[in-house]
Amino acid sequence: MPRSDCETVTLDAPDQQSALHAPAAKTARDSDVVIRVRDVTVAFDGKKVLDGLSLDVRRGEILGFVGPSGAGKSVLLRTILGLNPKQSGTIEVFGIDYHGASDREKLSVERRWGVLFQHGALFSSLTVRENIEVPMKEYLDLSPKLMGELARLKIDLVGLAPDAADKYPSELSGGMIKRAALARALALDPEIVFLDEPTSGLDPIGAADFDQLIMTLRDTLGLSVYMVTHDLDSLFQACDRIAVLGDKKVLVEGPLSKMLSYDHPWVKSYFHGKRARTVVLPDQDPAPSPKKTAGAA
Ligand SMILES: Nc1ncnc2c1ncn2[C@@H]1O[C@H](COP(=O)(O)OP(=O)(O)OP(=O)(O)O)[C@@H](O)[C@H]1O
Repeated sequence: MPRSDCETVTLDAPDQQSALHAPAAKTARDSDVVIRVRDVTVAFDGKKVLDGLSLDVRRGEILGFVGPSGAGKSVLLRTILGLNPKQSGTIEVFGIDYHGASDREKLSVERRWGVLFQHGALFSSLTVRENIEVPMKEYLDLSPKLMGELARLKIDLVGLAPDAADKYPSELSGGMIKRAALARALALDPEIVFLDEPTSGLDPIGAADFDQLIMTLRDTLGLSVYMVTHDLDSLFQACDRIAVLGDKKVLVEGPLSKMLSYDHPWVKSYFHGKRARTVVLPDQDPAPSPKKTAGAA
């Protein structure tokens, strides 16, 4: 059940409110843009899923990417990662046209990003530590001892207990699997992480904890985060900006305040619907209810 369906959330920390409801940020400078997607069209068997889509992901921000089911959110993510071909348009990652890049350039880009796929996608026959070491073995030339030490640091960074290192995915809870998968995504100290529905399947507290972890990583590591999500609480609490996919392109992108005033049927029903109304907005009278702070246990 989505968190918004089962609890009321108050956003009453001043810093949260100002981050979420600040006027649209100034146009990003080139050096602030980590991912630049321009006029991208992707089709399968002649049927367009994305048509002339443009989007920026800025350094140090958590961008929430939303849209109706089947709209093409995963297709865009996979296309940015070079896992889907595109028919036209350009995608620059760290200023490099990844699709047109040489193998060497691709390798240099891949070392600077981390990916958490929807269901964690851990190797079931490997322990958590061994899973985290997979990208290290692929991209770095380190001794087994150093890789083990780095893996344990990542395990600590994502809030898993040290004994998780030697556990297999089948021995972990859903929340632990997400954290282990995040630890693997962080294995190479990336500048950006791509998260595909990171809180899906988590209980409300586990999901709030995960959001808090992502915010902490943004603040402490300066990480940029591209998060595909259906989770309204993540959008309201964790995201600096939101982009909405619809009609095969980005309909609107900006802070939450922009989403709330945007006149499009899906955007209106999503951000003003019954589920959204259970997330109390600062300009509404909060109903007397238990307060929730992200990360509270
Ligand atoms: N490799 C593929 N070949 C053919 N069609 C595909 C392929 N990948 C995706 N599609 C189609 O593209 C469309 C968008 O799918 P996508 O998974 O990106 O949606 P989504 O917005 O992520 O949906 P959800 O929120 O339900 O996960 C769907 O109609 C899907 O069937």
